[in-house]
Amino acid sequence: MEVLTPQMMAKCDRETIDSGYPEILLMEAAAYGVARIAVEILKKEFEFKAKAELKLTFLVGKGNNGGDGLAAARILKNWGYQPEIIFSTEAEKLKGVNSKNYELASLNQVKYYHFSDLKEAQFLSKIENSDLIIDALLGTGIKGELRGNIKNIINLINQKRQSKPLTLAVDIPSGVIGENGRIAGEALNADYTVTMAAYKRGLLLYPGRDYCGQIKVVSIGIQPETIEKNSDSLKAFKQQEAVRLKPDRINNGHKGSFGKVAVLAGSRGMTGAPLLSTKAALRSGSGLVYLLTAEEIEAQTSVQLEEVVGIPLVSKKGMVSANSFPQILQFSKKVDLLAAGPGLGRSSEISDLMEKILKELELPLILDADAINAIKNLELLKKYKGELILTPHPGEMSALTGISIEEINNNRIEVARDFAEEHGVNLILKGAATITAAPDGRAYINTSGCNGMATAGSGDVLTGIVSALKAQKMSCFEAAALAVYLHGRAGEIAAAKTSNYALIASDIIDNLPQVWQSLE
Ligand SMILES: NC(=O)C1=CN([C@@H]2O[C@H](COP(=O)(O)OP(=O)(O)OC[C@H]3O[C@@H](n4cnc5c(N)ncnc54)[C@H](OP(=O)(O)O)[C@@H]3O)[C@@H](O)[C@H]2O)[C@H](O)CC1
Ligand SMILES: [K+]
Repeated sequence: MEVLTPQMMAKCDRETIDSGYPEILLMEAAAYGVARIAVEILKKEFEFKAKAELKLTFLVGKGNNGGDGLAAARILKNWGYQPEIIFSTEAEKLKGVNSKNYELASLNQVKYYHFSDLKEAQFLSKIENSDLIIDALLGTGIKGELRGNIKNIINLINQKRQSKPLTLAVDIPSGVIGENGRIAGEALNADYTVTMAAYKRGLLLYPGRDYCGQIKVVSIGIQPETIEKNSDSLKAFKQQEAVRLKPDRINNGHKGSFGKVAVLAGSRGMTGAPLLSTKAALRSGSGLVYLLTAEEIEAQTSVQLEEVVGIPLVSKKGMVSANSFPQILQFSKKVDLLAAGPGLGRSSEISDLMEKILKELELPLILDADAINAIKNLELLKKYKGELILTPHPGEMSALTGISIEEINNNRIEVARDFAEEHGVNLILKGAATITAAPDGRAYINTSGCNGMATAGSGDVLTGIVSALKAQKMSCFEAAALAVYLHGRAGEIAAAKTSNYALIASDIIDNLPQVWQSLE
């Protein structure tokens, strides 16, 4: 599913209208989507309350977001509900389709108030007595910090109300900036968001994402071709993509048919990281996983995970030595890919080794953690003879690019895309929300995951999953995006069982089987 900026969305609206499709029909479809989802919510939450007893309050602004709300209020009135509208502005000054929808709502006797005519206590009592608030104050047309009555309304609801009624946001919670998910000073917190035609970036990027609750996309008459044409190949990765992309498994396969993975990882004191990566690869479909690790710790890691084949490498002070390169080169001919980094440690030997690997190997490489920290010359990435997947967190990305962590997090999509395009690599920019970018400009925003996954070893697990998927003959970009999604889902399931506080990286691996089952 495409993810658009407000400008792209406006272009889709404009092209559809210019092609002869009446604007009021687009708005009616948007409103119908809002009304339909409102009814679903009401039926679920207030099973035993009659329609006429339910209190629905629409907060309506003067733009088209307000127009969607006005039309939805009229539709719900026609379905037997008793909605009330609170206008942020003088309703009589609405223009175009919004003015028409005001006329129609008045014709159908929808009750309305102007915010300015209500005393603070009256307004708050209306809010607190509502079973459902429908937020149609501001949509993608927001400019600058909140101001005027809309600011007062949002401020009063956020600061003064005693209890929080259920809230459904129209298109995007008011105050969230559609372009980047930042907050215009304040925003209304929604339990549900009904968004029109496609995701907007602000719904999936933080902090905006925290305000959206459950997001439902409704189609409003804009053709998929129009959306695709005006989008920039940024998509949301969800369960349906996971089901579609999961690698096939043949019934007459043997352990070599499902990919041979080599993981170059571990050092003295860092035996957990390689175990997490290799175990996650085994739990993600790999038939054969080899652990290439410092000879000092190989016996120890092999004892801890029976299914992994341990390959001891020449080491120095507990770390893999640069002199192990001939062994790695030789071994690379036997496997489908090499994943390097987890727990390797930092030293000039590791940097030298990574340089040799990037100069001389040809098989697909997945670089994480210390393998990323070891890259001293970015030119080597572009020159690498095989395919590359890098999985940095913002700290590693900052070290790699010199861009500050803050700037990376404020521009996650652009930073990931630019790096992938410039260096010809597939990139997973970890953190919330994880972005996966391909060298040709395609990118996914991941939709799974939870804050409990910000825990030691979580990245090592991801490396294992990516490796297994790539070794099962997926493209690098799709293997990376699917791995991020599965990792996130396994984390969510683990957190549901243990809590975000108690979640540890091995819980993610333990819940991978349930995620795989959900794809069948
Ligand atoms: N055909 C379509 O375009 C469709 C759009 N849909 C819905 O429309 C909105 C986008 O509508 P738009 O009118 O472009 O913008 P908004 O309704 O979001 O808001 C514009 C008004 O809000 C005022 N505004 C802007 N910024 C602020 C702020 N920071 N604080 C307070 N008020 C603000 C602005 O007022 P001015 O004073 O600047 O004039 C505008 O009047 C989209 O989100 C959809 O919900 C439908 O989906 C159908 C098709
Ligand atoms: K809104």
